[in-house]
Amino acid sequence: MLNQFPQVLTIAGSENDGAAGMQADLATFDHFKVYGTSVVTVCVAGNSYGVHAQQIMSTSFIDQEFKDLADDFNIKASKTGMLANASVIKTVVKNYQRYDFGPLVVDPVIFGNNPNTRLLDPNTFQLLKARLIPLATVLTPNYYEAQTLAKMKINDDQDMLTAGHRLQNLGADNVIIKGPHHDPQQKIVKDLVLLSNDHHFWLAGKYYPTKRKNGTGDTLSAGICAELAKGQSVTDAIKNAREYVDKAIRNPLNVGHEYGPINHFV
Ligand SMILES: Nc1ncnc2c1ncn2[C@@H]1O[C@H](COP(=O)(O)OP(=O)(O)OP(=O)(O)O)[C@@H](O)[C@H]1O
Ligand SMILES: Cc1ncc(CO)c(N)n1
Repeated sequence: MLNQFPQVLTIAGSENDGAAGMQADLATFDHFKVYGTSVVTVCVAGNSYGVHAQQIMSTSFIDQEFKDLADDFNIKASKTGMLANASVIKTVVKNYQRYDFGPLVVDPVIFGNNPNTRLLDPNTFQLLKARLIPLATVLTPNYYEAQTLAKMKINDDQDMLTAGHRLQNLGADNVIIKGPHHDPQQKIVKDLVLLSNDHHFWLAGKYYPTKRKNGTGDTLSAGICAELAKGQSVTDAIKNAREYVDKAIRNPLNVGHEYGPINHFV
């Protein structure tokens, strides 16, 4: 029947090298066999060496993208990625509240995988915290974003739990804090999941010492979004998405010279 196939939405930045952002989200949606639609917030020009320019969409264009999808599709779950600045955040919040686009996975993109790449105007953390995070069914900060948003250093497991609770206190129902992976000697990467029912668990995966991991966070949050759209529980959605990221890092794709992509074809 028309409009019954699971449809999802990524509200994100286009990254023209194909590794991260909206391009990674859409490749992930294909893998999980959901139909991917998109609201482009910003176009980024770059490659595996770094980001070199960006062009932010106008708020009226973003409004039109939302309206056109609402007029025609049956969106079951959504995710946000790079939002770039305050007016984009405000516009996205306004539109998400206007339409019924299902549960929201918020990937609070502040830094790229190359830690020198800033993807959000530093003056907008407050807005992200006050307006977008309270809408999150699942919030997926990486280790650095969690520290910035929770306003604390994370040195051990207990700190990570404290930070996770602070992020839930900002209004996110469920939180996954992605563990650090900057030590070439480490054997595992340990993510923390805090659920809305006050339970928590750790997801420990093998650590792969590779530079080819651009787009891991986008892929994880897109995978969670896809699985939620198909009716999976938050716990299963997170576990299935994490398993896909593991496979996609483990089977490298020989594309790009520096911070290359993961392999969405696995
Ligand atoms: N080198 C690695 N080896 C194994 N797992 C990794 C590695 N790097 C990241 N991960 C896993 O990938 C997922 C995404 O985490 P990550 O911290 O890379 O997100 P991110 O910084 O938001 O990514 P990006 O900005 O590139 O999209 C997490 O589950 C994390 O544990
Ligand atoms: C456009 C865009 N969104 C998100 C990320 C985070 O991986 C990125 N590098 N680029």
